[in-house]
Amino acid sequence: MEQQERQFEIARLEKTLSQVHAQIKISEQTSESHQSNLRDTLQEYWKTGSSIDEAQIIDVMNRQRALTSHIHYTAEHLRKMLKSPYFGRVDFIESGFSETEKIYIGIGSLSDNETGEFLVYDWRAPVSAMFYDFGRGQASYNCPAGTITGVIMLKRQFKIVDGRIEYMFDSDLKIDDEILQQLLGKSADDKMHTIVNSIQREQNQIIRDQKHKVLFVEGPAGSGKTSVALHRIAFLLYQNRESLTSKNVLILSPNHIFSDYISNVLPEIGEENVVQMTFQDYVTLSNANIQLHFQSRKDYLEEVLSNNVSKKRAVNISFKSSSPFMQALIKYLEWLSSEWVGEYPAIEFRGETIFRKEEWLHYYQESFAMMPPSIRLEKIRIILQNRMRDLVHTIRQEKVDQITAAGEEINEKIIKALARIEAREELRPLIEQIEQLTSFDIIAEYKRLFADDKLYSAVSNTTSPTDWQAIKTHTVKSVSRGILPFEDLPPFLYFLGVIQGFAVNKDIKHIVIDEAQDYTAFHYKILTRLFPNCSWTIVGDPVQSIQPFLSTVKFAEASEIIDQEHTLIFTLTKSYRATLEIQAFCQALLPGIHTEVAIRRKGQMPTVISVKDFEMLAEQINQTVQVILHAGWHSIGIITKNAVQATEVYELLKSLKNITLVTKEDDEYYSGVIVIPSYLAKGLEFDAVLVVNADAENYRRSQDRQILYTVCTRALHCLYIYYMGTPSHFLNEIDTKLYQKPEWI
Ligand SMILES: Nc1ncnc2c1ncn2[C@@H]1O[C@H](COP(=O)(O)OP(=O)(O)OP(=O)(O)O)[C@@H](O)[C@H]1O
Repeated sequence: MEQQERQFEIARLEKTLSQVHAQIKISEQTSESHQSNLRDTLQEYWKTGSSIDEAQIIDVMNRQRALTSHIHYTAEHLRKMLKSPYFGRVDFIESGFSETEKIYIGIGSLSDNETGEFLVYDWRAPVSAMFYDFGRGQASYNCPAGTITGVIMLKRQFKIVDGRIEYMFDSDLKIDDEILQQLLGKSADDKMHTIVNSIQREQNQIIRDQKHKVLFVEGPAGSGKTSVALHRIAFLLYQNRESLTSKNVLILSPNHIFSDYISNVLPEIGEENVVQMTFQDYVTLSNANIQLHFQSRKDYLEEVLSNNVSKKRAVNISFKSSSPFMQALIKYLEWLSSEWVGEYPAIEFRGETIFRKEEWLHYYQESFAMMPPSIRLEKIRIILQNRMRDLVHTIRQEKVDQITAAGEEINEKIIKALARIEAREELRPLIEQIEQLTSFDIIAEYKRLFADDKLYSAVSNTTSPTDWQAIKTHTVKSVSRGILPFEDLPPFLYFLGVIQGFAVNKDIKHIVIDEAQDYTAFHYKILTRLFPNCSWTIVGDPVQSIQPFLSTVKFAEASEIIDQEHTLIFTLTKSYRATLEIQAFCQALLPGIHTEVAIRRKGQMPTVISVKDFEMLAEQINQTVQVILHAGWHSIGIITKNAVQATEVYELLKSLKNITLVTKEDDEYYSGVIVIPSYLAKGLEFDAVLVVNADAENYRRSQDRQILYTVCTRALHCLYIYYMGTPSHFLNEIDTKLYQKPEWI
């Protein structure tokens, strides 16, 4: 780059930074002046007492608080800009104009306080889209006024660190490989970071899509699905700032470790973090009012990821998450919601009808039809109780008269008490009948679907599945013992929600689901009921489903549940995370599925190591960890299939300094050297991954292939795989040119 250009950019940066400084100063002064005003108001309040009314002072303080937080936010943002005010420049000539506009793009916008000149455009501004979508030449962007076309004369990228240009270069077609090489070659020693200065064109399309209410993003491991979903949140918050705040956005994460891992991204781009929860949190909340022990996700995963899952259990998991079962349960619910009281008797007492048979249907199917069934029954109970009020009164009086007439008691208070007891006794069968008819025993009714063969065949269109007997006994036995198997949770919670009503949250306006490949149709059914006012971003990779036997739902089917008409299914094709060598190895684990490499980043070959016993395994891992740390990498994931194995391996490696065992879903995210089971490692990434126990027994079933693929794809720079005895046949299938073996093998 010519010296003159360099000088120009240095001067431009100085101009921008001096404006940032000036604005920080103004914001500090404003903050001080506001605080001093508030102090004065408070002092006056204390002095004069009653002359200012209390409501007024609270109002002033609230406004002051909002203002201070706004000023604080602006100052924070400006301080970030002081370090790196922009990362890109696009010179654009709009069609029909001759002037070239220099558009600088950064994490926030900045304009000159005096002249109003736009010094930096927020990366989310319409005009900034060109930076991600085009190289030099014809270009266009969409804005509220329509599509603006023109020509990009220059596209420049900067790395500005602590207010100094570290490097800059002009690029032609896409965000240059150099930047990506630099970014991806780094150590992942911290949590996930923003990719705002290197968003790729295909990713940008997803981030900025506003046409579709439901956006599904499918893509291979490392294709940036999580990154894109988070940047999309930032984009939507910016575009819809009048109607959308961080409180209106919810991320459904697979677990709390993952939530913690991604928690840096939004603040880095200057946005507040949004609400995060896991489906398990919803399960825990729901369990509070149900007399059943819900099996924990951890216990379930430990069982299915062990090497001895019973056939019964496998069949149950597969059936309970399947579409035929969902259809049957829906039919059963329809029947309960309409016909439930169809056979109910009239309620009679002493030969008189209190509640006619037709009235059950009238209230249940018509008057209260908009309410969930169990609420309808409660309403009917209130009607019955009201009707009984006069009856109770009459019977009590009758009893008082009888006792008085018998002449055995003369104390009025005692007569009334005796009359109440006698009346209650006479009314007991009636009260019990009403109680029983107007209560809904959720657990019993759910169990009935499995206990009653006739019922199941009536509600299912197909004949019972081949393994019906196994499914039936497993469910009835578990529920009778007071335990709800994990695979029954989504259908049961849907059942519960329809019968009792869902805890609808209308404040959530956008929901992001990550790792969506583990969701079943029931999950979507529940979520659409809980969050009815939502647009959706749903990201996942079907081949990274690590739950064996589960009938997960394809995105196309999920879209039918949410809103098929307004859905777009977008497929990312390139992967960014791993080196060429790791990528090729992982690809070989899944023959038939092709992933493009976004960037040709070279590294070391994956290493497959045979160890003869646990002692040797510990020794080998110890050595490898030292080599990796010595090479300058910081984050090392020692990944096992399940938590039992993780604990065993951790015990072997305890002597290693600073090693952490992570086995709980609500653990924090730890960088450094960690031992972690597969289901907690998914979604995360490490400089180096050490896969332990990749032997023939541990990775044997067809579903284990995906687990092995998922854990191997967590690696950015180095991958080591250990096995004892015979290697998994998935490893045997891989071309030996794609990995190395240590010399002693
Ligand atoms: N445009 C990009 N520029 C720089 N880095 C990127 C880009 N896109 C993705 N990455 C990086 O690639 C890695 C993988 O991204 P991310 O975790 O978002 O992918 P993913 O598709 O969700 O992965 P997985 O499905 O394997 O969990 C991250 O380190 C991310 O920062």
